[in-house]
Amino acid sequence: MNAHLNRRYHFSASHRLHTEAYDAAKNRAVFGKCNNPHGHGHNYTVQVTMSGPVDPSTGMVCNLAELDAFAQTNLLARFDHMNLNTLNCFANMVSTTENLSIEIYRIFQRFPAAHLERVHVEETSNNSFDYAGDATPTPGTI
Ligand SMILES: Nc1nc2c(c(=O)[nH]1)N=C([C@H](O)[C@H](O)COP(=O)(O)OP(=O)(O)OP(=O)(O)O)CN2
Ligand SMILES: [Zn+2]
Repeated sequence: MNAHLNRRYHFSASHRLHTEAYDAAKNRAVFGKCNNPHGHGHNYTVQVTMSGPVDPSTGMVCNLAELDAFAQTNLLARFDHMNLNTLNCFANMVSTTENLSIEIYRIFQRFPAAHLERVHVEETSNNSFDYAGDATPTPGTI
């Protein structure tokens, strides 16, 4: 019997929307106030949805304590109170929440005890983003 499990995590981080592919004027035109060189911050909320068979012994898809430990090491220790633009994963990628969602998806895909269905990331009370993987991944890109 398969079930879905949702778990929420919170972290704070700063960023600046900017790309080397554009000159200063185009960066300002495209990213507006979010291109301010001083950056700005958000309190992000991440919800991961995991699935799998309900273990008949534990009654669980996976143990939340194991998922939390994984999230602590692989998500929170990496992103909390960081400037996203300084992280390797954003070296060549604009630190939008679309790209952040994809990066977080890649992280939780490696959780061994359950299958990742999707990630949902809230950036502000008005903006939220979902990523559930590509329907037909190109071989060799993951
Ligand atoms: N497609 C995207 N557009 C924008 C993103 C994004 O990740 N993907 N991110 C931003 C910003 O980082 C920005 O800080 C959010 O700005 P804004 O939408 O103006 O913020 P809110 O209106 O929700 O909240 P305020 O704090 O009241 O401005 C921009 N665009
Ligand atoms: Zn922002």
